[in-house]
Amino acid sequence: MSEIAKSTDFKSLGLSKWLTESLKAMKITQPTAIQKACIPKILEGRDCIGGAKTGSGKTIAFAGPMLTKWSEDPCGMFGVVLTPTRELAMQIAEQFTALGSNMNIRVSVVVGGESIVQQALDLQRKPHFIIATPGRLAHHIMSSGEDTVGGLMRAKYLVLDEADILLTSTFANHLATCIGALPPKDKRQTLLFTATITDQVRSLQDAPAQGNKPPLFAYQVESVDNVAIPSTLKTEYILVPEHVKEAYLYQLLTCEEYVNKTAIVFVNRTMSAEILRRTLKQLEVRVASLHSQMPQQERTNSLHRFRANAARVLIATDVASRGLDIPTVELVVNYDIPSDPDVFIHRSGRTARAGRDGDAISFVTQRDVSRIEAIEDRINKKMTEANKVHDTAVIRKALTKVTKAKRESLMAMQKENFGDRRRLQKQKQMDSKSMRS
Ligand SMILES: Nc1ncnc2c1ncn2[C@@H]1O[C@H](COP(=O)(O)OP(=O)(O)OP(=O)(O)O)[C@@H](O)[C@H]1O
Repeated sequence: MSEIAKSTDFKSLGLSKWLTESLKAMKITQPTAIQKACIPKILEGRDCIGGAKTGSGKTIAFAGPMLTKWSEDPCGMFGVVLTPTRELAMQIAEQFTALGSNMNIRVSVVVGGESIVQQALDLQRKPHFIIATPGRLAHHIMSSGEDTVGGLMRAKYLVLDEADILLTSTFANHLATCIGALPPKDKRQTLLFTATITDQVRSLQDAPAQGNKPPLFAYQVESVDNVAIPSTLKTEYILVPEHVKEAYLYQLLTCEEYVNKTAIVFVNRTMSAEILRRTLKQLEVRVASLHSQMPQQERTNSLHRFRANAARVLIATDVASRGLDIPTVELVVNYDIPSDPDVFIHRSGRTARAGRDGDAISFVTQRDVSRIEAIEDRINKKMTEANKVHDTAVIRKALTKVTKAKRESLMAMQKENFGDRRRLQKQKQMDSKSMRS
């Protein structure tokens, strides 16, 4: 990967031998810039704010030193990692488990949508690491009465992965509960990581920290090239009339360049994700979806199918925009443009990871122009127009079958009472109108 520092290896950064061997078995031998910047300082005992582009190896930047220190005295609770989404927590837990498997590591995943009883039992077994979403961990803390959950009071590390979003008001109460159950700041190390450092994260640099030293601030975006997305990520747009977006998407996913490629399509609403999934399925695209209205078991199965390439296309809301590491993804489609440019950075960062190439294509309707401008300002790069779907005759031909598939999907959803009936009815009426016009 481009950010790899050639002359340094993980051992010289201070990671223990067993861990460098585990990393080597995963073909990870040369640290990236963020790993090089953070690992020695975290090992020294410093707090750390780590900002680096998507896919640049931030997970190992915090997991490496934590696992090294843990292995010096591997008993009882050692560290807590908080993340905003369940799937990301599961992924990080898998990484800790894989890296520490030779050392009999015990990792508990504490996320919403899974059995509370099972998690409580798991926590009683005194894990070494807890990887959690704040809401569910707060639930366990609040319902545990006098007992400390999983030995949290002895934790030596707290990591906020995707720190910028964890520090927003959405998570404030739960985060406060989780932090309240941990040792005070001067008795633990606090590590914050994200690809999008916000002023709120930056301001923590000035907060008094352990030993009165400010946290190390390793921000690898500005220092490298001022562009907030990986250099291997190609960002393009397609101008799309609102009422034919589905037909454009179908054309794009089945065009010569992308027909065999793995893609994530991001939408802004759950309803759109469900409609698109059903429509593309009718059109025989191997598709799965991921959104917050799905039961957790379905969410897990969907992601599993996608990771295993049983589904080639994942239709997702922003539950999938942060942290997910699926190296085979070569295309991200922003089917709806997010209002927050940082969301664009995270979504698009699901491809072009670890030095690989990837394309992010945004569907731009008349209403999205100002959003695209804000994104271009934020990433400090202009998007180019994609010429993949341009033949109007082809689109018109696709439109007939796509509209039919969508209508059938909407009818099925109505029958199953999916979501809000009224909205579905309105959508159906709008579609018949656009068919007639
Ligand atoms: N030094 C390295 N050399 C090669 N590959 C690496 C290295 N470090 C990490 N990776 C791999 O790079 C990929 C991306 O790493 P990771 O998921 O930690 O990225 P990230 O910076 O946390 O991204 P995001 O901001 O999207 O969460 C992973 O598949 C990881 O195994």
